[in-house]
Amino acid sequence: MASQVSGLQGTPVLLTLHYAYPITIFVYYIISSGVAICTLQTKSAEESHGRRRTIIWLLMFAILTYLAQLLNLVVRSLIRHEFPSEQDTIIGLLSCILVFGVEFAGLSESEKPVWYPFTGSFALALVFEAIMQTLSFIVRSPEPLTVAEFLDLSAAATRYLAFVLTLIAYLEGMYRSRQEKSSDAERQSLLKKASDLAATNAAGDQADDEAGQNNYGATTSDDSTTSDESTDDSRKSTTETPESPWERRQRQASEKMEKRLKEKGNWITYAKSFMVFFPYVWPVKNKPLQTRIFLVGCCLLAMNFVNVLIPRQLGIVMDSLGGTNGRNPWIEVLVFAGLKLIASEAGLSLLRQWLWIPVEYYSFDAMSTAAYSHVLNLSSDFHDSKSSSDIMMAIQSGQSISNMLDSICFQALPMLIDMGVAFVYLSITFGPYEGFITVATAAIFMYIATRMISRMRSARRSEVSAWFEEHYIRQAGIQGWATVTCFNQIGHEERRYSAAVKERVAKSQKVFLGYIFAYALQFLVLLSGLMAGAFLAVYQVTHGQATPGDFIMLLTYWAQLVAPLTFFAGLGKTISRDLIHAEQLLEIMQTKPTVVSKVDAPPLVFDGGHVRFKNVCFSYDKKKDILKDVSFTATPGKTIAFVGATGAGKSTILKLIDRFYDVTEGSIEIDGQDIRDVDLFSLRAQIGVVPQSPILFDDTIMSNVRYANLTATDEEVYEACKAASVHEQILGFADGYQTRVGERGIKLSGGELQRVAIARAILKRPEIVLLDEATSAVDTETEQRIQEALRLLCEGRTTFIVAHRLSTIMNADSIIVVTGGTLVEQGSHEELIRANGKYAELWSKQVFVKPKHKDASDDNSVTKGHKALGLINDLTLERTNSELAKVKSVSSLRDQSDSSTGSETALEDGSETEQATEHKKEV
Ligand SMILES: Nc1ncnc2c1ncn2[C@@H]1O[C@H](COP(=O)(O)OP(=O)(O)OP(=O)(O)O)[C@@H](O)[C@H]1O
Repeated sequence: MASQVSGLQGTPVLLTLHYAYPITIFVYYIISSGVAICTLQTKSAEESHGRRRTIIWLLMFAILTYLAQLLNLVVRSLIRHEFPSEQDTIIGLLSCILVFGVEFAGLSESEKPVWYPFTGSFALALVFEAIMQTLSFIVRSPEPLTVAEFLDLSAAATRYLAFVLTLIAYLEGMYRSRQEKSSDAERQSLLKKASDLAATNAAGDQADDEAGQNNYGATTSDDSTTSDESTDDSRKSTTETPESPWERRQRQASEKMEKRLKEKGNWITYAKSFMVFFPYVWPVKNKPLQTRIFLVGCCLLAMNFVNVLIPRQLGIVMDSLGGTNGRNPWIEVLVFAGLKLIASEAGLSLLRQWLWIPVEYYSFDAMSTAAYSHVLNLSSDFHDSKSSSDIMMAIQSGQSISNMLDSICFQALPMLIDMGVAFVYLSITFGPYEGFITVATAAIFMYIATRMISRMRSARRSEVSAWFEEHYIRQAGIQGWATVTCFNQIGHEERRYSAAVKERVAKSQKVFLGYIFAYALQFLVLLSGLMAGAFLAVYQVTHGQATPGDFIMLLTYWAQLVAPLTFFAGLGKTISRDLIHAEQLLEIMQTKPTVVSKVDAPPLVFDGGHVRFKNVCFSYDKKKDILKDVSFTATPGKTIAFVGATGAGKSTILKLIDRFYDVTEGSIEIDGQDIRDVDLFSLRAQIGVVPQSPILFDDTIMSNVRYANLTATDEEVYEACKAASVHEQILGFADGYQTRVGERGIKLSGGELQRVAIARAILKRPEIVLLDEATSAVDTETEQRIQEALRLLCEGRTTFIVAHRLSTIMNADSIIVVTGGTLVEQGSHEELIRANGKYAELWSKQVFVKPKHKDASDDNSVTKGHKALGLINDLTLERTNSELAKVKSVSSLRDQSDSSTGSETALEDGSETEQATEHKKEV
């Protein structure tokens, strides 16, 4: 941009070039940076360029040459005592300073920038400068150069040189780093010996570990998606302060987002994955709602229009009052009032919200219902692996998707239009200078505001951590009040809490002060812009180029621009926070249930309840086998009891019958139908489950029992409860069947809870019963009642019991002994005792150690044994004696065979024999 002082301003091509030059550079820079961000190149830029600093200095020098040209122009105008007439030149120079200033800031802030937005701009600058120089020489008069022209030309030439050097420095730096890389590679392959390699690997592993432990900053920062430098900031501070649970959650969510972003490769594909939510935010099949959305769009455009009209009308009112435009002030004020009304909360805003509310609620309704339903339909593996609070938080985060759309559609887009219109309108009314001042002020304001937000991040984070710390200390003190009081630590807790509050207050103050200063600085920038604009307007009004009304219009317009600017400054942060929240829901919505009915699967045709396990293998995590080649058959109406040590896989077998999980290998058949081939709901409709620790809803007993069959009458519920021997007890409660049971049934005793659960199962009238018998100790009478209830429930139904009571085990038609996921024995009690295998071993241990009538307090050692095996000896003394008699005969048989086979087995069973002998004596 040279020779502008040589009187060539009238050349239309040059005039256009003066404007086109900075605009082209700016558009190129914005688009190429956008592409770099969208395709994640900003994240993968791994090396810093060796000549970055040199390039920054050269760029600064280039900016100074624009400034020098500008000064040259101003000084020349001052000498001539006239207002500079080369408007296009001045605007061009100022715009170049602004555009390259933005690039300068970008380059200075990023250690590892993506280079092509910068180098491309420099190359474009060289092309523009060359064309403009050539053109200006062609059209200039052949007179000798004046001093001003000479200075101007020198500045332009020096800048040209600076841009050339910038590109050379860039290329040289690239070449050098390539050279270094290749020589590094050569050196490494030559120098590294096996021992060095081992050492390096170990060090690398350690470094990786450390990085893994401290990788918070790399992924957590809210703005990490847009600024490399900011991630460094957060990394630094993470090493200083321990992570709070809140931070951990945020970090994990953010890590997930980063991971998926990397997988997707760019922001566009990443954003596309959010299309799953489209049917919930856009009323696909609802025409009236779609019409409303269209009308909301019209309202927004109308609002943009009114936003221009209001300042303009105020200007007209002012001019009509001053008599400069010959209009009737009364009418103009009325028009102004009308426009204000339209723009107010009682006008377009009201209409827009009235139109929008049903759409918003549609979205809220559709999103929450879909998320909840999706979660309920997911399989056991998902629910087992997630904490319920995480799932609930994720469902709630559906709101952030609506928020994000709200921010973009109803705030960002209209504000962008407002700002564009402001720029054009002010440029037309007051000339390009005013337009430039508006744009420059907006750019500087945005830059400062985003920098401030990013700088405040670590202060805000430690404030939130302090909030949580305070909360935890308070909660621990109140929840553990009894412990605090017992240990006489009230003073200690008071001091701890007071210190936490002080810490939090100090941090809050720091953040608050930070905000106050940040706002002050932002408004100073705005004020400077306003002042510059106002001075220019005053100049034009005093020179008759504009009216006082125009001046008022300018002031009003400026006031209107403050809100959009502040909003835009925080937009990136808001959107990235909403994205992180939405990501949690997205992850859930993308999870597919692993156990589902096949398409058009027929319902289960029940025919007696013949259940068959065929070579079933199962693993929860595909790593550890839980069941190995399990095969057995259950005859209709019979009871199968599973016994075995804890963790053997008994409950897992029950879960497979109910299809909470699918077998990994083999199959399970009910009446000849593979349970994977029948409709899942028809399968579960035939199965009644009484879990070991039944969970009731925080509702009345009536509702809890009726949950098994929502259409059951009160009478049917009473019958079920009578069958479960709990009816009388329920009637004894203050509110009878309307008694609320508390969260998870906390207000009921263990025995009551279990019988209510049995009643619930009875009401379902299942064909197959799955029972995880409780091991919890209940009094003898309750236990008998439970047994009776269970007997009624299981009568005539194929029943599978994870048995813990000896009486249940012995009464079962068939007993299966499970050890380490395999079936080791199967048969009736008598058969298994006679077989004298694992079952006889397990059983005899129990029957010897704790006959039912015995006082539990006198044999603690025995109770330990119980827990390991999960069995309870609930036999009566007479039954114990008679069973012992059988065992005695088996033992004597075994003794005989032992003595004949040698001493090995005797040694193995030594402890058991000792124990048995002791108890035999006792009995
Ligand atoms: N949801 C799960 N995910 C992963 N592993 C599991 C899961 N549930 C159980 N396991 C593992 O499977 C194995 C068998 O568990 P299972 O509950 O079937 O044992 P069990 O014989 O019923 O024991 P207990 O009598 O103590 O209830 C155990 O090692 C357990 O840790």
